Amino acid sequence: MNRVAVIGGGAWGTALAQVAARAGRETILWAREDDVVRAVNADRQNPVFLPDIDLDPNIRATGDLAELAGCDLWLVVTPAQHMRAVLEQAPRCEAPRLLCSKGIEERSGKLLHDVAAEASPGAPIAVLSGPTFAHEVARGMPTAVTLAAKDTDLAETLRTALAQPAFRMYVSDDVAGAEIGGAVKNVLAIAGGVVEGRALGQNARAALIARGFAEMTRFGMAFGARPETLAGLSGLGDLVLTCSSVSSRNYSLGKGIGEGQAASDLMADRKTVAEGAFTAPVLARLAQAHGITMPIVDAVADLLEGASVDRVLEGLLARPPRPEGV
Ligand SMILES: NC(=O)c1ccc[n+]([C@@H]2O[C@H](COP(=O)([O-])OP(=O)(O)OC[C@H]3O[C@@H](n4cnc5c(N)ncnc54)[C@H](O)[C@@H]3O)[C@@H](O)[C@H]2O)c1
Ligand SMILES: O=P(O)(O)OC[C@H](O)CO
Repeated sequence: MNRVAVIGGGAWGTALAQVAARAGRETILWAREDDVVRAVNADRQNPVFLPDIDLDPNIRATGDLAELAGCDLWLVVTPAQHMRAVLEQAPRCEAPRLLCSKGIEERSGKLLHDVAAEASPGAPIAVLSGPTFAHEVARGMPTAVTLAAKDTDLAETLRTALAQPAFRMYVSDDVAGAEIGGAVKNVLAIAGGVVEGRALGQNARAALIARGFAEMTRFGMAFGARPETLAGLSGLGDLVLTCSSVSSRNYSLGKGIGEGQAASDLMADRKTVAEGAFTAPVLARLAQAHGITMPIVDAVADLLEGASVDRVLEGLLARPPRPEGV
């Protein structure tokens, strides 16, 4: 695991390149934007996606996917909706793919480990997820994540290659659980932002986190996740983080909606990705198809389509009472 490729020069790909470089790995960061490649190599900075952070000299950027062919490990950090296309353009090789993106592919309804398996035949797949604001990880602030692979030896090998005291990695074999937590929390974080933007109060925020977690658990259990994974770093941990801070792009999108701005205006011309906006419609569709009740997710999907905040809120508050258990 000496040569590590990071695919995606956004905030999270750049922060993970820092992690790999600090772990002593020769690190190649593939970025789509020429100005990112230039700035990383010339100035040791990524002013476009992760400003004001000095990057490790062991990171070299490239815009050429062919250069990743000789790497021992690929960290895949593209937005979820572009993962398939980027992996299909990348050279064929059997280096393990550690998927670090969060989402569900909109057109297929597939989790990302299924997308990656189809796009990179023969390559072992693992997933990294958890409460991780990129700017904190890049600065070396203490962070803990879930690293999941069906092959537990692979998970241990990847942990050994990347872990460090301030980047703790807890291994698991629950790949679907780690992915579902990260994908669903992005949608719920939008709802968290709406609570803030509409000044609905701290009680409402706590209710949203608890009832949102019930939705995550219902969906996760139906799709093969284990409850302890959902209650861990990649599920509840990340839900709490992103429902509490404007550092979350999903939360800030929701905050804008709660303040009365149109979702379509907020989404237009965005350079950074708010994955929950792409996951919400497909998650709502999957839940409906499987008879899983997810009223908060449905509400977020409606808001993104332009429904009024007051009407959506009224609908949620008028739901008939039910027993608390999930
Ligand atoms: N930023 C974080 O703190 C953080 C933490 C954990 C996980 N993630 C996840 O990592 C993934 C990447 O997010 P990010 O924060 O690094 O991105 P970002 O918002 O910082 O940057 C946007 C990224 O999208 C890429 N992009 C835009 N159009 C594209 C296209 N057509 N094809 C391929 N790539 C395209 C850009 O090159 C850039 O890398 C997301 O799934 C996100 O949920 C982010
Ligand atoms: O900024 P967000 O909302 O994409 O959240 C970033 C990470 O997923 C937090 O774990």
